[in-house]
Amino acid sequence: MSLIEAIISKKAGYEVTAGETLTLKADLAMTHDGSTPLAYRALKEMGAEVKIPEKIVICFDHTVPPNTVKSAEFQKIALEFVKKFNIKNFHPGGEGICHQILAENYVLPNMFVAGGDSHTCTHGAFGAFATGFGATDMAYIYATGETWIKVPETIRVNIVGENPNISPKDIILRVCKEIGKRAIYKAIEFGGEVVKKMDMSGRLTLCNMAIEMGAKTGVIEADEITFNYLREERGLSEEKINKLKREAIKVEEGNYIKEIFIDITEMEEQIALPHSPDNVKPISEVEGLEIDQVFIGSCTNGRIEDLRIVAKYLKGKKVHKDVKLIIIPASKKVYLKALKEGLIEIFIKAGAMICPPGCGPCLGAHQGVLAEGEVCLSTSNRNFRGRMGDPNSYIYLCSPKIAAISAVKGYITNEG
Ligand SMILES: CC(C)[C@H](C(=O)O)[C@@H](O)C(=O)O
Ligand code: SF4
Repeated sequence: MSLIEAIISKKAGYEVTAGETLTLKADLAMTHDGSTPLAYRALKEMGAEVKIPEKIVICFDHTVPPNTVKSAEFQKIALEFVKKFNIKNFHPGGEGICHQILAENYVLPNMFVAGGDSHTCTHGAFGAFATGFGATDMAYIYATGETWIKVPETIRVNIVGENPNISPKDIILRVCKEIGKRAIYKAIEFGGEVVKKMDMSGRLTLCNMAIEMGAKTGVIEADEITFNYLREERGLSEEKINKLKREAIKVEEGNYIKEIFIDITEMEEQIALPHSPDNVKPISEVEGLEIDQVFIGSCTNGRIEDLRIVAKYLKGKKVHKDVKLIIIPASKKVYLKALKEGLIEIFIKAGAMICPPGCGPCLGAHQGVLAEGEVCLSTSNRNFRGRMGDPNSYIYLCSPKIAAISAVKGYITNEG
């Protein structure tokens, strides 16, 4: 049995196998400022009411504050939904990216997390089954509390070796290169000695990009690192932690359709070139490429751990005069920590622009869109053609360290 089969079996109350279809009750259901109005409209069309208000989480994050009349209207409609159905777990603009908010406040091991956003797979980092749905499916979940799913087959990815230069983002880019788009409807289970030692922030980065390989989700076994996070960051009581520990799933002999080993010992930092996250090369092959913009943030790499690394490389330095550097903390909590630790001051002194917690320029709506021919180095997860602006602009994906060093130099480099 794979980890995802075991998690779904526990939820279903009987032993499931990859390929079978069943109905599952959602423990959490999330939509944001983009998907809530669409789910609301579908709900109205179905003539249905919300059945599970206490399980719903609504976050405004994609365009905050609203940048067009249309996005303002969308948020007005979403707010109407929140009020009408008395949604208590509402996070208005400025509180952060939906996935960061879910990680900071709601997700627990063994949950089934349904989200109206493709990067809901991020929460597999907690040992949960978390996946994205379209707005109509989300409306059905809001109306009934459940949905159908097909149990995914599993690709196991083992990360081994040791290398202080390599971050979780380099690892996941390397995995994207290896798997390409061949994980459609599969679960990618991450393990091996490197993942065993990795903090929750890194694990969230890994699972976040499972969708870029077409996967239904990413997943990592809940362990002491997970429980420590829940204790220290989330303030869960010892009683609750002990209950979760008793219920924790350990898989000895996995049922995998494919197993991959990646040794990071000799690995270079990785960069995804335009226009696909699996078009990945070692940094030495793109070193020296001039850049116009650097974006540090997103649900992939906007956490405090990421910002601390960025500050290490920006401290006392100045952003290159031809480069626009945009830094966006993934949540209000991250922002406040960064302020307290003096990171924001370092960023501003270096010449960065700080935008309010949210998705920012990640999907090309605002706060740093690209002109024709411009090159952006980004810590986000997608570099599709035209995603951040003009169809003839170019997005390169990298780790927070490479983004910071390159912003100072004005070209892609790991030397700074
Ligand atoms: C706008 C939203 C529905 C979309 C998604 O589902 O992923 C966005 O978050 C993205 O990253 O492209
Ligand atoms: S930060 Fe980017 S990838 Fe993440 S949810 Fe927002 S738009 Fe999507």
